[in-house]
Amino acid sequence: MPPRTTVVGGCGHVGLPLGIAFAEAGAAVTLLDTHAGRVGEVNAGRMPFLEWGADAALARALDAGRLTATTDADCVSAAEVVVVTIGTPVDEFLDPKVRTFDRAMDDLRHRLRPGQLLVLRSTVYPGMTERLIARFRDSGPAVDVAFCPERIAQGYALKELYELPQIVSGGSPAAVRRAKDLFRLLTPDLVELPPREAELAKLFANTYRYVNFAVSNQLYLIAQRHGADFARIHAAVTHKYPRLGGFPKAGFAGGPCLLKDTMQLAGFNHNSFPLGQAAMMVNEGLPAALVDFVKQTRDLSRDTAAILGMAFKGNCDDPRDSLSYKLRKVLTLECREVLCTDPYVADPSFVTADEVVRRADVVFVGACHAEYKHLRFRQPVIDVFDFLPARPDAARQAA
Ligand SMILES: NC(=O)c1ccc[n+]([C@@H]2O[C@H](COP(=O)([O-])OP(=O)(O)OC[C@H]3O[C@@H](n4cnc5c(N)ncnc54)[C@H](O)[C@@H]3O)[C@@H](O)[C@H]2O)c1
Ligand SMILES: CC(=O)N[C@H]1[C@@H](OP(=O)(O)OP(=O)(O)OC[C@H]2O[C@@H](n3ccc(=O)[nH]c3=O)[C@H](O)[C@@H]2O)O[C@H](CO)[C@@H](O)[C@@H]1O
Repeated sequence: MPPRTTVVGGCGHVGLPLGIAFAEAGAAVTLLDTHAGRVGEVNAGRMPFLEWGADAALARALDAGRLTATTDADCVSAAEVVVVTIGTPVDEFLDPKVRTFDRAMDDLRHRLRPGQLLVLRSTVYPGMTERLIARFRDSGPAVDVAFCPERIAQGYALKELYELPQIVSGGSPAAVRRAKDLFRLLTPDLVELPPREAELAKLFANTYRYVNFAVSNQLYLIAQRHGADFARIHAAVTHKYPRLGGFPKAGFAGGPCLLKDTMQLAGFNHNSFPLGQAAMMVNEGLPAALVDFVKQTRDLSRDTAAILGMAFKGNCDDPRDSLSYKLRKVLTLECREVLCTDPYVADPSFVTADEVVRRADVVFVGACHAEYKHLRFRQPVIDVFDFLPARPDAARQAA
């Protein structure tokens, strides 16, 4: 019988798809969240953000009476399993906000009952799981503590939760066994690690990806500086060549996870992570580097510039830590006017894509939304992603 489960942070990007997936597998799920607006939306059957396939799955779970959302923390004590998916941000110095996490765990501790399974699903600073285990051992209650990191890519959670192997770790054999039983509801493919290694596994995966993007972005800038077309070189060297698997295209590497997790790893290693820190400089510097490049051949001061896509990646409605906003800041300092557009991000100051096509003197691609593929531009388009169809007039690269 699937366990009665409370997901803390349950209306977020991780908690909500996970809660839906557990409900689809037959568990009775309560989503606890401090965000009353999101709780109301979920109970009304509306997804608060884009997740492919989630609207129908949410409706099914609600109709079956297996899912409900609440702001009332009393639901914690009624559960057999409590899964934590709250945000674990870094501060302005890129250090983890440990005290915010501790406070949330302290609030929770007072509501937990002996015998429950507590699963940390948020991405945590290495050592947090063992710290939590020690705290429960010293001052109770006697709960089993597990850490099972979330690895979905936002937008595709309800596919990937069933396809990705689950990494499982815990403070005792019972915690591991119970966590495995829980995630077997989604997949038989389970990988066990000690807690510290499971925490590092999550950070290593995101860091590896972030550094890879930086490699491509640095090579893009080198190519551009020397008048070469990175996308053409990339296509040529990856064509039927077996040893460059995973060589990504260039692009904005933003979002709430990759940079944050790379910096958590740096913080954990006493801020000694030259490769990760270099990757941050390349990836975060890309918007300004693009603008500098355009300025070599064009006086932007009288121009209306436009950014096509403000979300942190294509076909996504999440603007968190999107590099399009960094680009907007740089362009605001350089240009007469900056137009921003995004079909998924609601902002009254944004204009339509048609207005961008009509009014902009120069256009920057910020996020690769499928909607943009059909647009035709007469003005120069700076498309670091090599996303838009190539144009015979080749105004794609430069002004
Ligand atoms: N977004 C992703 O794709 C993704 C993927 C893997 C891992 N992660 C990790 O998962 C964690 C959550 O990320 P997210 O993107 O879902 O964040 P989010 O901001 O979308 O969701 C967090 C939710 O927790 C709620 N919340 C915060 N404090 C709370 C508390 N004390 N009690 C109850 N609810 C509370 C918030 O209101 C919010 O709805 C982070 O550690 C993140 O690094 C995220
Ligand atoms: C595939 C991957 O490892 N994604 C991780 C990432 O997902 P996340 O949801 O952040 O999404 P992606 O990894 O797809 O994209 C992150 C950023 O990288 C950029 N980008 C993406 C692909 C590309 O080839 N080039 C490029 O520059 C995107 O535009 C975006 O700005 O953080 C999550 C939160 O911890 C992890 O659970 C996911 O496992």
